[in-house]
Amino acid sequence: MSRKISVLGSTGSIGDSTLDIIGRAEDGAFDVVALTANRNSKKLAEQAVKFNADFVALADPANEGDLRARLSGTGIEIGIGPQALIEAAARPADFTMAAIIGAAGLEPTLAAVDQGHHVGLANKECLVCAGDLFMARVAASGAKLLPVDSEHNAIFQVLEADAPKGVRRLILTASGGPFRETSLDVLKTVKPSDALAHPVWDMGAKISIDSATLMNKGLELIEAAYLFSRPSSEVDVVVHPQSIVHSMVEYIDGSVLSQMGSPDMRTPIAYAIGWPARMEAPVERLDLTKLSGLTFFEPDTTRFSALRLARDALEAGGQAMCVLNAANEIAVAAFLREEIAFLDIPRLVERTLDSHAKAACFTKPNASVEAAIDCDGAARATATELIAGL
Ligand SMILES: NC(=O)C1=CN([C@@H]2O[C@H](COP(=O)(O)OP(=O)(O)OC[C@H]3O[C@@H](n4cnc5c(N)ncnc54)[C@H](OP(=O)(O)O)[C@@H]3O)[C@@H](O)[C@H]2O)C=CC1
Ligand SMILES: CC(=O)[C@@H](O)[C@H](O)COP(=O)(O)O
Ligand SMILES: [Mn+2]
Repeated sequence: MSRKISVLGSTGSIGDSTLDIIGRAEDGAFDVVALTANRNSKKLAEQAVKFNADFVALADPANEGDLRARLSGTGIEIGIGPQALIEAAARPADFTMAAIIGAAGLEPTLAAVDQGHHVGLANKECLVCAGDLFMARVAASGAKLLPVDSEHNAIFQVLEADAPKGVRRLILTASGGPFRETSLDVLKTVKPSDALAHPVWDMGAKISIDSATLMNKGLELIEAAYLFSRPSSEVDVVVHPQSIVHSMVEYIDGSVLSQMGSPDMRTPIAYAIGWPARMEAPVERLDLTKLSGLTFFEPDTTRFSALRLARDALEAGGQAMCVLNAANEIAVAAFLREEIAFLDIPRLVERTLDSHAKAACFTKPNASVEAAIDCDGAARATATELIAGL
């Protein structure tokens, strides 16, 4: 029988890899229910036709006419605007890939969670901006959350193989990004094209910049704390430039278990889609004899202060993480437009956090989606004002 599958953010990097896996499965194995995008109507329409989707949703109405023209006569239903993405996510499906970038993914992902789907979670920002309420909704609906982020998928695989008894700490690996060995002086002048050149992974622009600042690892620290119910003190980060060991779990007896593989997101994606079975993924097989070496280093939080800011926000709790995420999204977008310098990204995040730190709600969790959206909006406004004042 076909499995019904929806892909939120189908036109992005994770969306592409997800459809690649689905496209290689045997005929009739999957039935594509819904696909969503923000503006890329051309790619969305091509995917919808190729995979014979029932429904497509485009968040930004600017390209509505183009989408309708491309899908005219196909019978594929079309929805426009943010509400249409929620409708796409809420349609009956066995599996939903949550691969929208940023806090914009929160409401659609929650809509899939509320339906009790198996949800492949790539969109880490959901957990960063509203982790308490997100995990409460997962528990209430009985949805099965399957981490797709490579590090969290690795930890999930380890914990599945060996039930979570005697865990001492989780160890997230970080590639170190394109600037792992770049001095602070040079970091002052790096351009978006330098920062987008990730040494290992081919990803969307926002997460590539996050990897360059190490904010990605900060967001992942928070993601791990929520996914695996661990305090900050039990989640560590180690720099591992080869990105072969995708993360590790240390146990009280000194054992350290890891998941390894070639750095290709189609492995964790196939794991999530196939769970609890395993699926074929067309990735390069790991040949340990051909590796030049696996190395591990302490992260440098002087050059990469974003990691420290994220840990502080996790320890502060509540809305601090939502503020961190929103300010980072604004700062990354401004850097990509070349309006601010690379080192202004963590600087702006820190100033936004400082400016919100005195609010009574700063350390209280977002009690509702509306509260999360308000908090996210307020932090975006602060970060935008701070950019104007630079
Ligand atoms: N890429 C990777 O290898 C990895 C990604 N992740 C996480 O997965 C998520 C997706 O990343 P990635 O695929 O790289 O991102 P991309 O930028 O490549 O794709 C983002 C997707 O989200 C859509 N989108 C963008 N903005 C909005 C919006 N405001 N409302 C609705 N949809 C929107 C885009 O549509 P459009 O094309 O129209 O702009 C696109 O489909 C992120 O949370 C990232 O952190 C985690 C691990 C690895
Ligand atoms: C592939 C993946 O999971 C990314 O989140 C990756 O971790 C980014 O690389 P960094 O380790 O450089 O952040
Ligand atoms: Mn990751």
